[in-house]
Amino acid sequence: MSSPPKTQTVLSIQNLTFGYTANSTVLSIHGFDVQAGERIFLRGASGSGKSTLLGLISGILAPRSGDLEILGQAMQTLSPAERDAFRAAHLGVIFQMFNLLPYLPVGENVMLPCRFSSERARQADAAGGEQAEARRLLERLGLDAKAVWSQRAANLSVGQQQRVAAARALIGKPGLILADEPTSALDADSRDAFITLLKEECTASGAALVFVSHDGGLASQFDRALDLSEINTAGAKEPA
Ligand SMILES: Nc1ncnc2c1ncn2[C@@H]1O[C@H](COP(=O)(O)OP(=O)(O)OP(=O)(O)O)[C@@H](O)[C@H]1O
Repeated sequence: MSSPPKTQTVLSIQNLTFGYTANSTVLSIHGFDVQAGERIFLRGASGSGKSTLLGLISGILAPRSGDLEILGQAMQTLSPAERDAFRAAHLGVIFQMFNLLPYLPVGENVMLPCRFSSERARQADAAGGEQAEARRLLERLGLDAKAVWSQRAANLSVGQQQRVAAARALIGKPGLILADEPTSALDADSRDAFITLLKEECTASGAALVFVSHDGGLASQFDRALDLSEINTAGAKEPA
């Protein structure tokens, strides 16, 4: 589980369908691949299924049919516990909500993936140690690591929490970073700086990045940009 098969394709989706109810389909994706190190911008109208797709990739949701492979590992062949372990080892997620453990100090939040995955812990150790790497990432993402380290996550502003979530996603060099509207609480200048830093850290660690936003103006900052409607042939909305 800790060392995935060697492959350049980080994410591969084939003939995937998903619906929240038996007689509706939110996503129907014939094919979608992400290569190692690629930085992808995925846009789409509100309600088009972007968060649903990230939920499927991260294993929070299960496809109705089709294949979803991460780093060559077919997700549908794993038990729920194996899927959790795989996700902890190989995915970093920056989601809009339910991101940080609010009562845990910032430093503990950032190092959390190393508690759940020996692979992430090993990678962080190799980068100088969990604490040093957590502090470095916090500083890189524009926070005063010393000032925020022991604060409860809930005491930070939403914009600061998004930076902490990014540091947590990046620690231990997971192969794929999923970001769902991670800059929604930032002003335009901070947003562009955050995206630049996130991309630089992904490049440094070799991670692929799938960055989801409804703000198409950000597209030019990425290697590849696509609208969900280009790969999703299902109707955008659930029937009422
Ligand atoms: N838990 C759920 N149960 C039933 N339907 C849901 C659920 N979550 C989302 N949906 C529906 O699935 C469709 C896709 O929603 P989703 O949240 O993936 O869109 P989105 O593109 O991420 O939207 P936004 O940009 O507003 O966050 C919508 O029609 C939504 O109403």
